[in-house]
Amino acid sequence: MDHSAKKNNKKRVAIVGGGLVGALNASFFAKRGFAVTIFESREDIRCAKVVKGRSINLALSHRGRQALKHIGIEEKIVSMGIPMHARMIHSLNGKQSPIPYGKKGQYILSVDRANLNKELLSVAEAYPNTKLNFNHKLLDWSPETGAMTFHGPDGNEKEFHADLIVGCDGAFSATRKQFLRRSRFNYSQTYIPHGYLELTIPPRNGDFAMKPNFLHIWPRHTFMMIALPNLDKTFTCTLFMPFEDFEKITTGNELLGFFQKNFPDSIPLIGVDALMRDFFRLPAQALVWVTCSPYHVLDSCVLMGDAAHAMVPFYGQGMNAGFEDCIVFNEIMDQFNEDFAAVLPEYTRVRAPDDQAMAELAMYNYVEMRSHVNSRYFLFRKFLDNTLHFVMPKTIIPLYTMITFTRTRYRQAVIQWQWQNKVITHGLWIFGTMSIVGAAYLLLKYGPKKPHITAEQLWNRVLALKWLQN
Ligand SMILES: Cc1cc2nc3c(=O)[nH]c(=O)nc-3n(C[C@H](O)[C@H](O)[C@H](O)COP(=O)(O)OP(=O)(O)OC[C@H]3O[C@@H](n4cnc5c(N)ncnc54)[C@H](O)[C@@H]3O)c2cc1C
Ligand SMILES: Cc1cnn(-c2ccc(OCc3ccccc3)c(C(=O)O)c2)c1-c1ccc(Cl)c(F)c1
Repeated sequence: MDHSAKKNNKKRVAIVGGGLVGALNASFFAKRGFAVTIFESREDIRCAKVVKGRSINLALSHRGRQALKHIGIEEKIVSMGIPMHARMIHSLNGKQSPIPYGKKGQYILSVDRANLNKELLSVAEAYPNTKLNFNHKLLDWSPETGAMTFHGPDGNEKEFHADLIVGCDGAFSATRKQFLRRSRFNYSQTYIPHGYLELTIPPRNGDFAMKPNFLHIWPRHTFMMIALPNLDKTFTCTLFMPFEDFEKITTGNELLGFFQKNFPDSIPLIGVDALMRDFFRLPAQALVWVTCSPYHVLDSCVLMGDAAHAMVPFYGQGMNAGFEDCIVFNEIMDQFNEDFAAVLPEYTRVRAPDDQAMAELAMYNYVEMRSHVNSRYFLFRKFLDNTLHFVMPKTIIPLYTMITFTRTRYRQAVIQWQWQNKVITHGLWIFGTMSIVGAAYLLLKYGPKKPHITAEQLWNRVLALKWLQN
């Protein structure tokens, strides 16, 4: 039930950052009747031509969809996305191997980042109790008074007071700066050696150049490339590679040689000219892992989304986790009757371990894929996952399934996965041991018959051999 703030005299909530999580969060708070104000440093992307520097499309999965459902736009966003029912693993020899994600309804969606952000801003703006301010960059804020200082569109500083500040200003959050000045605030930031760069596969003869309803993956150990489909029948490829390897490729010939060696089938799809143009157009972007705790300061500020937990994108969960942050916070608001002094610490207590578990899992996946995942290993692992799940559907649930297609708490999913790995390992040991014992028994019982020989006859043969040797 939506309420206007004036009627029930609700508190003022300031949301710093009008990106994916901030824009969604604005609707969550507005739906509760708060007086919501968004402060976004960039211009209104609904008027901008191109949004620079961010991945062009993203994988939306169950957790994110549940958050969109809460504000009534799940179906609209799903209709704007392209379902990916399986992975398509591209081997070096050009063979493409599909591996389904699971049951019929289990698919992830490729959605356009900018369109999603625009939709979320418009939904938030439609509430009578929300106000959107663009070209407002947060400079600082005070935990004691809730006073915020912005760099405004006219170049002057602007003040704003809020009862609750929600920092959704991304991995390099300005809201978080104030947290760093406080005792017992834990923070870490890690840039990984890999960077990423986006390329485009144009349509061919007016249609998708590859099968569209797949997450296309080229796993090459150190180098990985993925391709997600777009509504305009293009694919956005994201190449992940160590910066030192990006830096080695300085000429068109070196670039072509690299792709011929590692991603030969993608060259005719991308096109040589487009590959040369796009690869050298922009520098590779950095990937950072940010983790912090607590997520709150007193009863006046809370961090959500990448501002709280920026994760490496090797599980496709960053946005989904940030969207789920909004659901969890909203549930706790119900539990504690919107008492910020109780809600904020409870949010940190409940949510931080889950977000940290997911960020660590994404990092683990990065390390695993970088170190030994090629197409053969990828296919083997997924075949094993799907087979064990088919044989023991209630006992063995693939980790990717728990993370992507359920709302199992991230930390619980990791614990369950670790337990499953133990069960599988022990099961393999037992199976192996029983196989050896069984084989020995069968060999003895049914193997080639040896003449029966007594111990005395055996000893006499040993003595005879000794005598012959001397
Ligand atoms: C290459 C790549 C691929 C990815 N793929 C996926 C995927 O497939 N699926 C998935 O779930 N996630 C994916 N992610 C992660 C996803 O992009 C992020 O988790 C998500 O964008 C986080 O949203 P956010 O709103 O928290 O932060 P952001 O999207 O960074 O938005 C922060 C907003 O705050 C604004 N801002 C910053 N500073 C200030 C300030 N001082 N004052 C006011 N406003 C400010 C910014 O302009 C921005 O609009 C990927 C990330 C990368 C890098
Ligand atoms: C954008 C997005 C959405 N989901 N995933 C994703 C991630 C991991 C996966 O498996 C882990 C694994 C595979 C093989 C062996 C161990 C673990 C799977 C899968 O199972 O299909 C899918 C990605 C993604 C993002 C970046 C890279 Cl580089 C990438 F390859 C995929």
